[in-house]
Amino acid sequence: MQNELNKPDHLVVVNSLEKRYTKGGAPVFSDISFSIDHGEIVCMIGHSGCGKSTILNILAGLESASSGQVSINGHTIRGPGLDRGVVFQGHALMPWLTVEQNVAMAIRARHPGMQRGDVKNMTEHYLGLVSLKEAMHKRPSELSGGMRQRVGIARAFSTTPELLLMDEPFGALDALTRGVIQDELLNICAQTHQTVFMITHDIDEAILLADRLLLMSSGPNAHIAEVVQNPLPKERSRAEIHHKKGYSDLRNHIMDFLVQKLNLKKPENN
Ligand SMILES: Nc1ncnc2c1ncn2[C@@H]1O[C@H](COP(=O)(O)OP(=O)(O)OP(=O)(O)O)[C@@H](O)[C@H]1O
Repeated sequence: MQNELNKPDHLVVVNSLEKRYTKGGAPVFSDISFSIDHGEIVCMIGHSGCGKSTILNILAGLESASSGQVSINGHTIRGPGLDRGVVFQGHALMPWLTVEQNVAMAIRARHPGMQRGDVKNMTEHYLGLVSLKEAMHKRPSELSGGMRQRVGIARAFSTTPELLLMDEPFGALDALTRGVIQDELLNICAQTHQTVFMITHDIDEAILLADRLLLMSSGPNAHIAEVVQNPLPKERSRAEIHHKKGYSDLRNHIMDFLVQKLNLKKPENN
C-alpha cells in the first residue's frame, strides 16, 4: 500500500528472518517479522544470545540472513548502504582523526560533491546537537567515554540516514552520562523525525525512547514473543516519565516477561 508521497507505508519491512550458523542445527532465531514506520523508534529487548545484534547487523547489511528479507522504502537490502547509520556500543571512531574530521568524513561520504564550507557548517551543526562543538579539535583519546559516544551519535545523524541502527549505544556509560545522552537523542529525534531501530538491555531506557517494543524470547529458535506499544505520549521526558500513568504497569509487564517467560516455546502454528 502506498501513501500520498508514493512511498510504502512502512519505512522498514522485515519479513520472516531466520539465522542458522550450523547446517541442520536449530536456528538462532526464526520467523522474525516486523515493520518500522517513518519517524518511529522501535526497541528490541531480550536476553543475551537471542540474536538481537545479529538482527540489527542484518538490517545494517553487515550480515546476511539464512532466509527472509529486509526492505527499506520498498527496496530489498543487499548490503550496507548510506541510507542506514549505525551506532555501536564501542563508538568506532577513527583515533587519528579529530572529532570534527570524524564527523566530516561521514558527511563527505554521504555528499561527495559538497563544498568544504558546507561540510564544515554541517559538522558544527551536528556536533552542536550533542553539545560537543568545544571539543571539535580534540582526538578521541582526549575525550571521555560519554563524549566519544556522542561523537558517534553526531556522526550517525550527520549522514541523515533513513534508518538509524543502534546496538546498546549507551551500554558502556555511567548512569548520569547515559541519561544526558538519552535526552539529547530524544531531542534530536523530535527535531529530525529520525526513524530508529535500537537494542537495549535497559527497561527504563526502552520505555523512555521506544514508541514500540519488541520482546524476544530466548534462543535457540528465538522469536518475537510480544509487541508492546508504548502507551505513554511521544513527548516523553526522563525527569517525569516515572510519574506518568501507565509507566509502572508497562515496566512491570516487561520485567515479568524477562524474568518469568525466559523460555517461551515458539507457538506451533506461528
Ligand atoms: N559468527 C558466529 N558464528 C556462530 N555463532 C554465532 C556467530 N555470531 C553469533 N553467534 C551466536 O548467535 C547467537 C546470537 O548472537 P547475538 O550476538 O546476535 O545475540 P544478542 O541477543 O545480541 O546477545 P547479547 O545481548 O549478549 O549481545 C548467540 O548464541 C551467538 O553465540
